[in-house]
Amino acid sequence: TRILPIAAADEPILHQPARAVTDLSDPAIQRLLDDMLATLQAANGVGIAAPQVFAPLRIIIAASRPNPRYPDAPLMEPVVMVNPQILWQSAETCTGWEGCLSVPGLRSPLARSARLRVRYLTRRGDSVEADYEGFIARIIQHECDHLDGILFVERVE
Ligand SMILES: O=C(NO)N[C@@H](Cc1ccccc1)C(=O)O
Ligand SMILES: [Zn+2]
Repeated sequence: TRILPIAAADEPILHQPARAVTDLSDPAIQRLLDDMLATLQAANGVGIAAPQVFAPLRIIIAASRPNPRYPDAPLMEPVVMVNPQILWQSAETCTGWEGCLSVPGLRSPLARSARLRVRYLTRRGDSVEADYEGFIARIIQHECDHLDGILFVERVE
């Protein structure tokens, strides 16, 4: 397992859409998942998207936990989502602080849907549909934006 370099905001890869994963059994993909998790934890992050580690693939990890960067983040088991699709998101929004490992030192309040339903593949290839709300729903929206080449700073009014 390696801690990978994290792309800064000016890197082109962060401004282009990522491609769907077609072969989850590829050992390189499984290794990438492990490396993304190690990289996320080393950075005290609560989420990460594959383009941030220069992999143009539709993979995100949401891993909210209280840490120095987000002391009141809820604790959750890290969830790897391959080819995530937001099936539904509430019109109701809530505003909260966001940061990005690719935009160090900048935080901004941002409105996001309060609740969402997402379909994704687990790292073992099982299809799952799950509902999320609050800070974890925020993380998932932030990470899914990365898969479409969108940074949170582009959404700040
Ligand atoms: O850069 C990333 N993810 O892409 N990591 C962010 C994730 C995040 C998302 C939304 C709100 C707060 C934090 C982080 O600071 O750990
Ligand atoms: Zn980010």
